[in-house]
Amino acid sequence: MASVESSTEFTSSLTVSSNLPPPRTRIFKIIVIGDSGVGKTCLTYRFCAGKFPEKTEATIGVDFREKLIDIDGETIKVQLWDTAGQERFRKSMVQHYYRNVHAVVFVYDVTSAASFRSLPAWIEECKQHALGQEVPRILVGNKCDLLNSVQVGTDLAQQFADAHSMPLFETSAKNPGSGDGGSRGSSDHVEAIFMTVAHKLKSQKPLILSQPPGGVLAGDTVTLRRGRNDSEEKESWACSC
Ligand SMILES: Nc1nc2c(ncn2[C@@H]2O[C@H](COP(=O)(O)OP(=O)(O)OP(=O)(O)O)[C@@H](O)[C@H]2O)c(=O)[nH]1
Repeated sequence: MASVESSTEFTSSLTVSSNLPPPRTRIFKIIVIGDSGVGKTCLTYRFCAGKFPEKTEATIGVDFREKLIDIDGETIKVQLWDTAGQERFRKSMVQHYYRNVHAVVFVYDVTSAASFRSLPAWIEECKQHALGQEVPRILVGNKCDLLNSVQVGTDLAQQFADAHSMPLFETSAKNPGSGDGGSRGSSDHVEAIFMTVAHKLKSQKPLILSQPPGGVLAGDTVTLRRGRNDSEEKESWACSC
């Protein structure tokens, strides 16, 4: 079980489901990594809350969002760990978020060649934490709505994705469906990207097999704050990472 430092603040966005999860919901942990400013927070927020956040600040440590989704008739819980891109905000949390990971989403900004050039370092960090090619991984180029500022073309990104055996998606957290999406027409929708990952996960062993109806597990209790743009209401939660 992870011991979470008291100073660490996890953020739980809305679980987008009006129904309570069934008592034995399988939970899958997906980490989202990439340089600071590529849009990791916006992408995870878009998926979990269904909208683009009005304002974001640099993530400190890790934010935590989750969503219940239905895959082939089974409700599973997807936990998105939105990690800090800035080194100084990552150090204390790195060990925690690389534990029990089911899938990795690498993000770069299509308008930033530097963020693309950083990808090998992020892949290497995963390797150092024993996350190799056996863990489903995808590559996401974000900010496709900024058509006139693109620095990383689809062909180059596709070559990189192929070389690392990852599917490539190009999207915009701000305006999904916008952009020219390179050779594929309009850009991918954020929802569809994460659902693709979820489908890959379905056949895997979950992080946690059971969850009491109330949603609280015997484990380390941490304090979660609702998403930046939601209420600041505090709530207790169990972290079983
Ligand atoms: N135009 C455009 N701007 C975006 C998009 N996604 C994110 N942004 C902007 O990019 C900036 C950084 O977004 P974040 O989601 O905070 O980036 P991050 O990767 O989480 O950054 P760290 O928390 O520092 O690691 C913000 O000003 C967002 O509004 C997008 O798809 N299009």
